[in-house]
Amino acid sequence: MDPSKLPPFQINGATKSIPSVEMHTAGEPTRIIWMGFPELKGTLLEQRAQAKSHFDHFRRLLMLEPRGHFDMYGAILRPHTELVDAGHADIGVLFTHNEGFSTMCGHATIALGRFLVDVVDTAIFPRRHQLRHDTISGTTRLTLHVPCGLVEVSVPTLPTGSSDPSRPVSFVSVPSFATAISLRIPLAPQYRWPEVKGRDSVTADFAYGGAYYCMVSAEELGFPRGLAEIDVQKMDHATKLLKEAVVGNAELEYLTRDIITGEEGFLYGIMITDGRLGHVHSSDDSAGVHAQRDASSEETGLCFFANQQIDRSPTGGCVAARVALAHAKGALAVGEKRMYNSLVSRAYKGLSGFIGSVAGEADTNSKGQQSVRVNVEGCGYYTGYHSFVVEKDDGLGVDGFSMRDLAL
Ligand SMILES: O=C(O)[C@H]1NCC[C@@H]1O
Repeated sequence: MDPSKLPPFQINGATKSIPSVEMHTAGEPTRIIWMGFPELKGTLLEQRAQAKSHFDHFRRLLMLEPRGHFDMYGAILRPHTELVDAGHADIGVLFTHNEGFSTMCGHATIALGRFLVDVVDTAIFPRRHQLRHDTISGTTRLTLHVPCGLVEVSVPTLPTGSSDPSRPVSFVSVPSFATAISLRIPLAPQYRWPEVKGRDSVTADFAYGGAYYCMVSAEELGFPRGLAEIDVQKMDHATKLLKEAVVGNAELEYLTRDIITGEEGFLYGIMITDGRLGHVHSSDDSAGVHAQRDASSEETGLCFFANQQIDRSPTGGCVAARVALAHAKGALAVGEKRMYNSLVSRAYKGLSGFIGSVAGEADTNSKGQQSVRVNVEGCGYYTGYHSFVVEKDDGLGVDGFSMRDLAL
């Protein structure tokens, strides 16, 4: 079935039909959109700015209820960007979530890698036939233009030309770097959550992997049992306040001004870490065990990003940030692999976390920070395809809502 066709029932006055392919990477969804989004022009960052300023209702339509949910994630393909047209990338993409348009997304890059190898329609992917296939390693390489730069993706491919779901996709990140190690974040009284028990500061690390992240241990947040015992609401509250404390502190502006877009207050996510937890698996695990054998250490994390969305995956962009951070601390040598689990990848046998390693040193960036490129690998799977419609008489119109925002 062609998902761009309307379904076999009558929709009176349906004004839109937007096809999507749905995938998940370690449980985190990617809704891939290639048509039906309003026309966007110019460079990729200009397209992102237009999407934000003029077409945010389309994002809400595709991400929020009733067609999506609070924790939905999307990728909007952009066949023409300045770097695609100059031959430096195969295709562009905008990433989107419950709050806006992000600059980097690892889990969606992994899912997209497979989709872009499998898609045969050149109207969707005009440069599909130019992808580089290596028969010896059985992989296809492609370059994605994402808002934070160029990301090299390597997709395991079967002799038939389709992507191979039994092997992980990998990507090499944009230059990634630690921005602050063991930094004391002052907590004014309005930013203190109950578990911090009146303390006036917490200590956290900060790093960039295509977007800025804060890494803080569960214990430091006031949860002594770490991520072995999760209270999502309390951790949500704690990370929300911590983010506000960072973004609201003018002295910490250097941690949140985006290096590419110049946006201020852009702390994309807070990663709660727990180095004591590994992967729960049994001897018949497939992907999980293969990946784990390769890694010499592992960590579990719970990431709140955008508008307190919870990442089901280990957060690929944050893996790049965490690897850069570990390398800067002298805790991860070049090429040494570390397994990063999410709560989902840790809990479900057969699912693999993401493996991160330093692929090589990158040039010092414009802020003088020593950067590395990080190799991140993980597995993405198809869950279906869909065609969204909006009826002319639907009072919600081209929009979506978040129950959580209405109720707060
Ligand atoms: O894998 C990642 O990088 C992401 N997943 C959702 C939040 C981040 O964009």
